[in-house]
Amino acid sequence: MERLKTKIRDIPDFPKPGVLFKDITPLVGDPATLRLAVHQLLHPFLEQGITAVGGIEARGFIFGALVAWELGVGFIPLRKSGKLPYEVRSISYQLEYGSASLEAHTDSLGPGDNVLLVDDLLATGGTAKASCELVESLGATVAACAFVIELDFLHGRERLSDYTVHSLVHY
Ligand SMILES: O=P(O)(O)OC[C@H]1O[C@H](OP(=O)(O)OP(=O)(O)O)[C@H](O)[C@@H]1O
Ligand SMILES: Nc1ncnc2[nH]cnc12
Repeated sequence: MERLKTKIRDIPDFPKPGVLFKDITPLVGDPATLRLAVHQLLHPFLEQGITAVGGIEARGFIFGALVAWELGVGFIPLRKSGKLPYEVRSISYQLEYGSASLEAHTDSLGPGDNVLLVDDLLATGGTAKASCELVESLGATVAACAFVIELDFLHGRERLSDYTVHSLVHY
């Protein structure tokens, strides 16, 4: 996975002083590296009966939609509050740098759905944990959470101890 790391750029003090931001735009801008990342994200789940991919706004949409396409299943957007037009289920959570809420359409998932959650990065795990709870609140099952990047020093994996976590590169 060293090839992926060569396309992830460090931006110090973004969006706030003290945060070392992992910028994935070089990775998604390079076709071979993007393809590698998408295939590595979905590989463990090819035979897992995934029925839908949940992508977390905004960077999770990039990878999630491509993973859904490759798995041949639908893509379910988990969006920041106020963005989805139909009836929503909401959940609030803490970020490494602030707080936010996520929403999903109430008719987007249900019992019988086995969901692969996809995001670019696992930091504190607040976003992913909230996403798991949001999916479960709609009656669906979380098959696993898949990330391109995991920031090991923030211990997000511990907050996701009830779930399978798959990450491609670690810092
Ligand atoms: O593990 P956590 O501490 O919860 O942080 C991880 C989340 O933070 C980033 O998104 P951000 O909220 O910055 O939104 P964006 O993708 O719209 O930039 C990242 O894409 C994850 O979704
Ligand atoms: N350090 C970081 N880089 C990029 N996205 C993030 N989301 C939360 N922490 C982040």
